[in-house]
Amino acid sequence: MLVSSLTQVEFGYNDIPCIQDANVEIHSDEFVAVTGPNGAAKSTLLKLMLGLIQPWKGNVFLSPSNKEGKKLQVGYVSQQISAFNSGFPSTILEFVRSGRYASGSWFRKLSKEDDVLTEEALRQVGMWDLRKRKIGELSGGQKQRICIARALAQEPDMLVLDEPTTGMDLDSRFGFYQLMHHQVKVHGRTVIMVTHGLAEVAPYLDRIIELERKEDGRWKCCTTTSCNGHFVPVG
Ligand SMILES: Nc1ncnc2c1ncn2[C@@H]1O[C@H](COP(=O)(O)OP(=O)(O)OP(=O)(O)O)[C@@H](O)[C@H]1O
Repeated sequence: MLVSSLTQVEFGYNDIPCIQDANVEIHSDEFVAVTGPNGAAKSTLLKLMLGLIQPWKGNVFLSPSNKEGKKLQVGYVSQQISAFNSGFPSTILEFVRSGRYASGSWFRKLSKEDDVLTEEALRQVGMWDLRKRKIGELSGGQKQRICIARALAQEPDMLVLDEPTTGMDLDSRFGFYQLMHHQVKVHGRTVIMVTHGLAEVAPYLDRIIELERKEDGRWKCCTTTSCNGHFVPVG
């Protein structure tokens, strides 16, 4: 099932284009990485896919429904963890539990089932034992993990992750790649993540979207497939 697509998309900031010829399709049950150098517009590509910014030209599609015909749930982890400064008032548990409001009415009372899903998400990222700690007291890698937990607690059909392993140690990163692979292959979710650590994550991926510089200095999308960790260009 097609979950998201960009067709002939062009976009830029302050009248300066930064992305051109973006033709991307994301299907359900795929683990896809977006890669490219700093400033290549990887974060911008994700924001376009999510409809957070509008393209100058071209079409953006985000499926309104999932495979079961229900409203598509999207969990997004942006790069903005710096917003959690030392004064951030919530505990880890409160923060991750609040993600449950996204999968239902924002005005409902959370139930036992919401508590179970919150605990499961926190255990999956290894943060359950620290659940009573204030977010502002956490390290960068720990903040990253609780943002992932909050997205997982939403039971998303699609997880959109912008450099989610920033600040994580090696073991945590590999644990995270396995967790995401499991989410795709066992739970039928779609995962798209921006990464600079392609060599590490490649064995877990279905596909890679690479942003490359064109001769005129702008950026274009170039999709490649991954096959047992070896990258095979397809276009
Ligand atoms: N809000 C903004 N206003 C103006 N220019 C922006 C804005 N956000 C991004 N840009 C510019 O757009 C280009 C793409 O930025 P983007 O953050 O998408 O790149 P990226 O590939 O995700 O980079 P990185 O690997 O460093 O995170 C860069 O040249 C950046 O300076």
